[in-house]
Amino acid sequence: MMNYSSVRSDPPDEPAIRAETLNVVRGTRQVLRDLDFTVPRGQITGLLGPSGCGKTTLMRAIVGTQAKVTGTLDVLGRPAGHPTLRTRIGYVTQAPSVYDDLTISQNLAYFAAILDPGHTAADRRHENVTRAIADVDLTNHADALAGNLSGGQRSRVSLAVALLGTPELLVLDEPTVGLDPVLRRDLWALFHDIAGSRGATLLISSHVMNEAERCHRLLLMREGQILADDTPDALRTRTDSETVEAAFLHLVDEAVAAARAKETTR
Ligand SMILES: Nc1ncnc2c1ncn2[C@@H]1O[C@H](COP(=O)(O)OP(=O)(O)OP(=O)(O)O)[C@@H](O)[C@H]1O
Repeated sequence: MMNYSSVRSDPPDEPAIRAETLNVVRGTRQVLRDLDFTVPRGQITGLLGPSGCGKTTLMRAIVGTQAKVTGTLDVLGRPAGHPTLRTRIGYVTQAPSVYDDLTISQNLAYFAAILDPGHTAADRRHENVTRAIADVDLTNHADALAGNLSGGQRSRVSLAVALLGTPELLVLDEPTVGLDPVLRRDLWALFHDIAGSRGATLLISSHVMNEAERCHRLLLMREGQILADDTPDALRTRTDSETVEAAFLHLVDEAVAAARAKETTR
């Protein structure tokens, strides 16, 4: 049973996300184990770790779509999954969620109508759709069928859908996977613009360690646990490493050695 802290107001100095003793079971497996961390507002936090370590599961818990979550998980001052969070969070899953038989504009218009229904909102919807398409640099393709787009373009349409409601928190699951270096660079520039100019909080997962260098803060995960919660600079300094990847490997070795030492003293 989720231990919801009581619904409260949402002071700006509160972290965007606060987890205490967070546990998640999927099937019969404990996938996340006793996580304690916070995600600050207005910054980009990278969620990094090897495939299968639990990044998607944690994101699903944060956006409120994951079952069997216990402990405390507050998001924008509300318990994760609270109905008032629906329009305040944008979530982009690994599989682009677009309709192939609709154009980019039609896809966006469809999702805008769900978010902001009614005839009186038509002008506002049109404005939001135009802005979101421009944000992801697809204005010149607005009338192209989604089924005819490249993988990178489809990912950007998904991102545009998440940007429709100008969310305070964007949760992006491996948004740059499979993209070429130029597109990846452009998307990271967009993420920094969203955080910098709108004050939005971004939680972005990746298993590509060099993307860590582009984040303000990092949550490094391994086997369902948080190995480190720090800035890239502090992580490199603390582990005397040149890159975040080297820092991560250092922390993994430390964790393995600590686990072995615990075993031998039993
Ligand atoms: N429906 C499920 N039932 C049982 N176990 C699951 C289920 N979905 C995922 N898992 C397990 O939970 C663990 C974490 O999966 P998750 O998808 O969160 O990892 P991830 O870090 O996002 O991986 P990737 O980078 O490959 O997407 C994995 O070991 C996976 O096998």
